Amino acid sequence: MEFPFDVNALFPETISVLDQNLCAARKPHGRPDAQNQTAIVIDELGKASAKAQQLPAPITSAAKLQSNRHYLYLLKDGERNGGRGVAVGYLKVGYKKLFLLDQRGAHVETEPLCVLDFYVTENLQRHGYGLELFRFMLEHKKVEPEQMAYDRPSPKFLAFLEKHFELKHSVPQVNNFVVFDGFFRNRSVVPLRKVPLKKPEGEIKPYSLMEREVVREEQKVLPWPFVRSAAPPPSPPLAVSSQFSRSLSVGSSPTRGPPRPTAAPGVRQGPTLHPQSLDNCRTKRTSSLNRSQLSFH
Ligand SMILES: CC(=O)SCCNC(=O)CCNC(=O)[C@H](O)C(C)(C)COP(=O)(O)OP(=O)(O)OC[C@H]1O[C@@H](n2cnc3c(N)ncnc32)[C@H](O)[C@@H]1OP(=O)(O)O
Repeated sequence: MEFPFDVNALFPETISVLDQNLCAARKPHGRPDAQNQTAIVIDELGKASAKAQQLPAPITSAAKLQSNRHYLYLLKDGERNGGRGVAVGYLKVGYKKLFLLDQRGAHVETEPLCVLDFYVTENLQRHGYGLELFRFMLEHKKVEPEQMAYDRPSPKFLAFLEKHFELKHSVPQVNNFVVFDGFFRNRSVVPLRKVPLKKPEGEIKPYSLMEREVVREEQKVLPWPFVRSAAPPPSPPLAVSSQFSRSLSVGSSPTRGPPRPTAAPGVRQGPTLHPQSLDNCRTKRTSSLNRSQLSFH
């Protein structure tokens, strides 16, 4: 995605880690217009991501990033656009308090690192950029893919996880977060923090409540599961929620599409991480450098 300003000047690194300040914590922008331009990049990519996922409203924007403790990994290609660079995509993660079911169906209160949004511009998908982003995040957060939770992953993202990390056997949940077999098996690796029964931390509201609230304001409609069209409510009134009935407990992210099927209970296979080398991915996408043009609309 091209912009009418120098992306390379804005983001010196190939992958920038953006936080609430819209900049890497240790590298505040010196230029006065840098934050505005950074916001433009995030907002435009966020809109494109929402469109790609057929979401009713963006779940990623500069304003949302500023009001949540999320990390956004932004990938550029500095050689495109006459050397001014283009924004290729982003990966957004954050910690969420989730009630999850382990393999025995027992509730476990956790606060894993979650993938909340992931997007590579349309004409650069399947060229290894997504893997580059994902692997950078894994290294930065010192986490393994099986230790993370995924907020209603799209079919493309599920295919991505299976291809690159052999994550395919999910543990059935009652919300829209997907976790895979190793999530519970490796408790010694991932300390699943037991959350006391007092009120949760203020900065990160559980179960995507914050995003729901913002989307509700933007859309001027009631939040899920009470969203109804202008037409009279279906009969029975809550029939529309039947397909979301698994999400009535916790952790759902109603801003995405309908829930996707999870693995059948009892189907278990311990995934082994075999990420492909980044070099391979870079080789793969290099072949497409001239394939398409990016545009900022
Ligand atoms: C929790 C969430 O964020 S869910 C939302 C995920 N985002 C989206 O669905 C938005 C649209 N899709 C995308 O932006 C990208 O395809 C991403 C971010 C999912 C993956 O990034 P990419 O750069 O395409 O991934 P990368 O090139 O590293 O890996 C390619 C693999 O991803 C999967 N994949 C990517 N695109 C597709 C596709 N159109 N159809 C099926 N699988 C796909 C495949 O496994 C693919 O391997 P293959 O080409 O050998 O079949």
